[in-house]
Amino acid sequence: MTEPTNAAVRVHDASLAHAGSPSLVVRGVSFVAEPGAPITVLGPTGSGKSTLLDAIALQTPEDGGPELHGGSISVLGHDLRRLGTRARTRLLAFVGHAEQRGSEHLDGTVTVGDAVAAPIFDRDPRFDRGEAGIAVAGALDRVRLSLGVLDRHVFELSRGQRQRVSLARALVLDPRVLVVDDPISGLDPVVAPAVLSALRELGDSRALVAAVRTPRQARAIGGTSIVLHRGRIVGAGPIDDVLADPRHAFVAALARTEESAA
Ligand SMILES: Nc1ncnc2c1ncn2[C@@H]1O[C@H](COP(=O)(O)OP(=O)(O)OP(=O)(O)O)[C@@H](O)[C@H]1O
Repeated sequence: MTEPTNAAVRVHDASLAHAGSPSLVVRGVSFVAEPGAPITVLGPTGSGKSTLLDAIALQTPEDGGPELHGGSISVLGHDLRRLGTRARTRLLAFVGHAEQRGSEHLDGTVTVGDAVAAPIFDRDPRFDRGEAGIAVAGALDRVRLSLGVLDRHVFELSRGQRQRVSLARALVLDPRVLVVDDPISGLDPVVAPAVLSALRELGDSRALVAAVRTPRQARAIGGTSIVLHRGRIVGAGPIDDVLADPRHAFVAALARTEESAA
């Protein structure tokens, strides 16, 4: 994989561990994500997908994120090792993060409109309400939620709708880097393909890194897949190339799952 130094997201030989834990959960991982060249991350449970995504989304050990133990990660040209608190706060405005089970972190007592707009007003409490409304409507449209939900309370929505609200919230600042963890968990089979195709579109204009559950989801988003096993890359490339030439037992198992589902 080519590694331009000014890539939107550049992960080079990165090793990560959780604060207070001696064991590395991501080991020597390298890839580049750019607008038009998304990365999907696959791997069994516990393989390090969320840990890797949390680091790219600028989470630090202070807010429960991982610690970089080796290699480097740079986001929009900023080396995370050298990122001070103020620079990190500024950079966060350009990085959207839809966390795994993000819907569970939403405040159920606020309206959908307020939940999605929160990142705008967190950044600038005096931001124009009308303009914020336009941004919120655009974000809801991208995740295929109707504007009819705007005034409903988050707790009134289905889990799948809440999942999309949390994705809309990650999109509302029109981030240049979008980090999405398990985007269609809890979504029904009618909505899930629409959200995946929305992600594919989003990945054309910004750097997208998405952890997904299946090769089918990776294919729907497109770009390059990396397969993690115990924190190491055991397959990398377009998903069908990876499955056609499995270099690891887990990749072979993934390929078999696909065949039996076909
Ligand atoms: N906050 C934490 N503190 C310590 N260890 C953690 C923490 N979060 C995750 N881990 C451990 O790190 C390893 C990787 O977890 P991670 O959540 O990154 O995997 P994952 O591939 O995203 O799994 P899943 O598919 O279940 O979401 C696991 O062994 C997990 O137990």
